[in-house]
Amino acid sequence: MTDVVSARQTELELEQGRVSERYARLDALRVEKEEQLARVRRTGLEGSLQNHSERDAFATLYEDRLAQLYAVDERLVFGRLDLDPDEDGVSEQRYIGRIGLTDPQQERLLVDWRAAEAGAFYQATAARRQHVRRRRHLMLRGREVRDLDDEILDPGLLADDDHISPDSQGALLAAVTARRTGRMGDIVATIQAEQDEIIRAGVSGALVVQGGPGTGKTAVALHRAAYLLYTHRDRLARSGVLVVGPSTAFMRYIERVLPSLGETGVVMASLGTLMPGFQAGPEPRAAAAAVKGRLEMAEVVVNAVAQRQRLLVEPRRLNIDGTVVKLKPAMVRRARERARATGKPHNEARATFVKILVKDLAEKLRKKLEKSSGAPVQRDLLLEDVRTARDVRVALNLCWMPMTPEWLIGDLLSREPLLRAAAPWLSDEDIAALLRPAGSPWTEADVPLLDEAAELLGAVEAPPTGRESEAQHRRNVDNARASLENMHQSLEDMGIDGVVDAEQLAAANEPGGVRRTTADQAAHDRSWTYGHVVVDEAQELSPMQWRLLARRCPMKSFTVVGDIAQSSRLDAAGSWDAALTPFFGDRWRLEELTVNYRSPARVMRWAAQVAQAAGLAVSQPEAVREGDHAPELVAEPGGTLTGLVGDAVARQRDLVPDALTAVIVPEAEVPAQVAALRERWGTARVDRAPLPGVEVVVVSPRETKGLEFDTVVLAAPERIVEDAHGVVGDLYVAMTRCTQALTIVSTAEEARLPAGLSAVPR
Ligand SMILES: Nc1ncnc2c1ncn2[C@@H]1O[C@H](COP(=O)(O)OP(=O)(O)OP(=O)(O)O)[C@@H](O)[C@H]1O
Repeated sequence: MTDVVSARQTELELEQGRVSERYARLDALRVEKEEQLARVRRTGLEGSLQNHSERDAFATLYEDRLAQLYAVDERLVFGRLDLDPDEDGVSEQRYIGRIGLTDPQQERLLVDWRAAEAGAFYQATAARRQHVRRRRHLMLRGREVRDLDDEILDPGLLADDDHISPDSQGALLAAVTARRTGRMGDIVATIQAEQDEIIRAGVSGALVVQGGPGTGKTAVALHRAAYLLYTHRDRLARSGVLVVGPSTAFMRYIERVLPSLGETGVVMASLGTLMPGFQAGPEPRAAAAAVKGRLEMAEVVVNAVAQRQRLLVEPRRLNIDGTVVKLKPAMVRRARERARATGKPHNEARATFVKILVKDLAEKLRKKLEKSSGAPVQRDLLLEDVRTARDVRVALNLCWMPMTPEWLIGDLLSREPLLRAAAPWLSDEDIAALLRPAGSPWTEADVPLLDEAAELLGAVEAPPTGRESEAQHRRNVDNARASLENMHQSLEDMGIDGVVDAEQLAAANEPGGVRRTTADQAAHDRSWTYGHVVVDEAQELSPMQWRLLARRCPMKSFTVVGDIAQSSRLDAAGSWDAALTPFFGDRWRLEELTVNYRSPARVMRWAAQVAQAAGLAVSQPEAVREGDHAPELVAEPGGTLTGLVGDAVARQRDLVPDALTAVIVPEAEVPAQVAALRERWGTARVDRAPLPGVEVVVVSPRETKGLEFDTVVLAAPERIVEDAHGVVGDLYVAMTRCTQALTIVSTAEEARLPAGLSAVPR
């Protein structure tokens, strides 16, 4: 064995010992928490805690902690910093990992990657060492240390350790070339300095991160969410963090990243699920999406609600228990004015409207009855009769109908006269784009309209007023605090170190308190206001979607990541300024990511060439590697697309064994391609999503947004552009999804191919 090899082996063995020690501590903590959880459960059953909710609140705490301890198992430890000696000549070796760990004597074993003491692991450079002499990456498989990768920042160390190179990028290259699984992984071990700066940036205002494809925007946004939850735990644990992405497929792709970073309490929503209880799909009609996305739609919804607060044209005769009373237009007008003056949402203001008219009608009825009977009648005794009389209910509903958002918007979008009355300024073309048959499924573009309507309508059954429920909540918190104080001693005696606060306990006791965590409560409450919102693929958002999100976080604490050039919207904003200023004013700042970690440089040159030929202004990030496989174009006019795709997949699978391959085809082509590929490769290996065992995934260009694969076969690029009404964004996105190899196939004549595609860079 050479000296270099044996020195390395010794280092590996040393690290294995230290890593095992940290895993042992993790295991011990798990056992400890399991025992505490079991004790809490037993205690609750025996009845010594106040009630089941209290027990549940503690149990939730331990379950969350346990879930965290189990989630961080994979690559628990990934880094080591060797620091300059202190005054006593002692050089600290600081281990960096997914969570912080101390031994039973409170000696630090592992520093949480988000802690300030871990910052240098990501930020130190030879020029700005920050007291770091060596940065070591530990590469683990399971609990075994497989490799290590050193970067020496202090040249003095090089003389001692000649088995390492000063600027090793091994860990990063291993990460970016690793086979993809169809699920995004975390990058915690290899976050780069420009990414780290964004992750650790302050929480206030909106931070916008622009970056070309593969620059790590999604990764950075998710790590930032984890960082903010760690750093501002007090505030954000209570108010919650919302992560928004473009589609359900995308949310599935990223859903494991935060749990792997030890964060389970984040609400994840796609544009179609932003309103609790709705699962809306994509809007199939681009023109409809464009009109529904305009800010003026808020005004349309306001008008649609106002339309349902109707006046009478002429008096209406109402039969109340055999006596006819007249409801006059002036009475309705007065009641409407007073109800509107309450400033409450439609359904809640309706109570005022009804109360006034019932009283007025009862007064009229009283006079009539007195006149006919000659005896005095008490008005208050008539109120119930008036309220429940069928004629009265019909008349009042006609004037001021209680409505749900679904009913209002469904009706508005399917009845032309209503729509024209609510939006008299819209062109015939816009009206045609909006109209659709009654009962059509909801789309993502409808969600902001529904949300706007929910805001204006309020609950159909008026809930207690804000002040009442607030006061009740305060009383609950006080009670909870008192019971916690009583409990404190007995918990300590039991060796339970939990910190359930009074708010948590009160929430568990309140109606709907079955929702145990902040995230759980927030996910089910449309009017929840979050402490921070992360928006991914933000270039896809319409002004109405921005308006909805701004409502979800009035503090306007946002992380917004995206790439303006990747938008598929017909009405894309064109700049962050245009997209964001209406909602954030000047309270947003722009950062840029400049390095592409996903695709080979030669693939990126091709994609940029196509985008630029279509006049799209694209960021051109520098790719970390040139790539091993030249991209290829197979154009065979008159050939069959399924044949060309099948052959291309076969070639790629020879080239890159064990690859996860995407076949990206125009939407209409998907079923035929799935069928043909299944015939060739077997049903289990080909599917629409990267399910376990699937090696070839067939997707439309829109569905690939944000995702990535080892190799990509992209079919019929000319039709992809046509389908997007000439916008080249979807094709650009599709061309930038591979980590290894890209093949484009087409059966079109060369003249029909998108500009810039034929000259394939070598
Ligand atoms: N510092 C890093 N270390 C290792 N891998 C990284 C790093 N940064 C990004 N990556 C990887 O690069 C790939 C692209 O990252 P990500 O999906 O976050 O990029 P993106 O900018 O959101 O891309 P797009 O806009 O094209 O969807 C992912 O596989 C991610 O894990």
